[in-house]
Amino acid sequence: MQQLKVAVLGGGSWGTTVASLVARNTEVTLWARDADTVAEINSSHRNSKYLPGAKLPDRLVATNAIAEAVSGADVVVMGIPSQNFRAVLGDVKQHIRAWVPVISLTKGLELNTGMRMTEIIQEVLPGHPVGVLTGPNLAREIMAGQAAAGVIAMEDEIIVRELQNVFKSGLFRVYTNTDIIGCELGGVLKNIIAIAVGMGDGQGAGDNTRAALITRGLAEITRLGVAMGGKPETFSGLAGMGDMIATCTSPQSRNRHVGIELGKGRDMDEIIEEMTMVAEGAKSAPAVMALAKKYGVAMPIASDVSRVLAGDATASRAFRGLLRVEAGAESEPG
Ligand SMILES: NC(=O)C1=CN([C@@H]2O[C@H](COP(=O)(O)OP(=O)(O)OC[C@H]3O[C@@H](n4cnc5c(N)ncnc54)[C@H](OP(=O)(O)O)[C@@H]3O)[C@@H](O)[C@H]2O)C=CC1
Ligand SMILES: O=C(CO)COP(=O)(O)O
Repeated sequence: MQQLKVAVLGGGSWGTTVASLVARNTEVTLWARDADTVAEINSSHRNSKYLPGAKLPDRLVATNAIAEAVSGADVVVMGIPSQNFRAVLGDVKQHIRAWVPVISLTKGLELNTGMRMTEIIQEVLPGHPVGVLTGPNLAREIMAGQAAAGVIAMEDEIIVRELQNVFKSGLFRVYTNTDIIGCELGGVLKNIIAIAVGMGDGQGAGDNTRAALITRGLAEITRLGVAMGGKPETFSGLAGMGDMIATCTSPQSRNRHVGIELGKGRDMDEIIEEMTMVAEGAKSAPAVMALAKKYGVAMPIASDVSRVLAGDATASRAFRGLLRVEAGAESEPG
């Protein structure tokens, strides 16, 4: 592979993990805003705040200076949470070279605009090829060396194949896809269903309940995703069904964790206060409901999760409400 220089922005669990994967293939610089994180990565090859116990590759270099990471980069990878994404992209704009592809790792929507991260990239950096890397990819498992598969989605079939080589490794299988909208929305929307599943698990629901929520949840996120321009088959793939399974069943998922704590009757502010990491579904839920309304798509599970997150319903009431709704044909919402 041609030696590309890659900049990964965001020193959290996923930015650090993806930078570690890229370091196996080519030169990579990780930009983190936190000076202690940068110092620890460069001196001890660890990021103990976000990936405790994990050893990072020796050749992974971190910096506090965004210019140092971005100005010579052939590819920029954004691992910044959705509500801070645009601001960081504004700084990227000062330093990025023309036509450099920008890949989003982020699984959220901008709250006040409802925009996907690749739409924000196109707005802030017009002309740069955009893409997403997504799929069932829990950071800690990948750092522990367990096998996983993801998808890189870009419109251009030649660039996407080149970038597939940047991320893939023996234990991280990367497939290509040209459906950016479907792949990106799969990652965003499954987070809300994972909160719903967590709410059930926190109340002691059984495996049948979890399976029903995952299946009906997949149906509703597919309806919205297709209405917004995604391909139905994308939602049966790694970015849809695959990520739903990982996030809705793993004890590592932050979104499912939020749901479990809500299911136990705890207060949302208290739950978020205790967490050091982001739970994108909790942030993006109002934007998702606004899109469901705009596209006229019924999303009963997401709607109930949204009401609980907003403090307008308790998890136990929402759960009972879901079960009370009259069931129609399996192909219909509800
Ligand atoms: N973790 C995972 O397994 C996966 C996560 N994702 C997605 O990746 C995205 C990032 O998540 P993840 O890494 O897990 O999040 P974490 O909560 O682990 O880390 C968030 C990181 O973002 C940094 N950050 C926040 N705001 C800014 C800002 N304004 N400028 C610079 N840095 C900022 C934080 O820096 P600081 O420490 O200084 O606060 C921190 O390094 C999310 O959208 C998530 O859904 C996707 C696949 C897997
Ligand atoms: O997206 C993820 C796994 O694919 C991570 O999920 P959480 O953000 O819920 O931890």
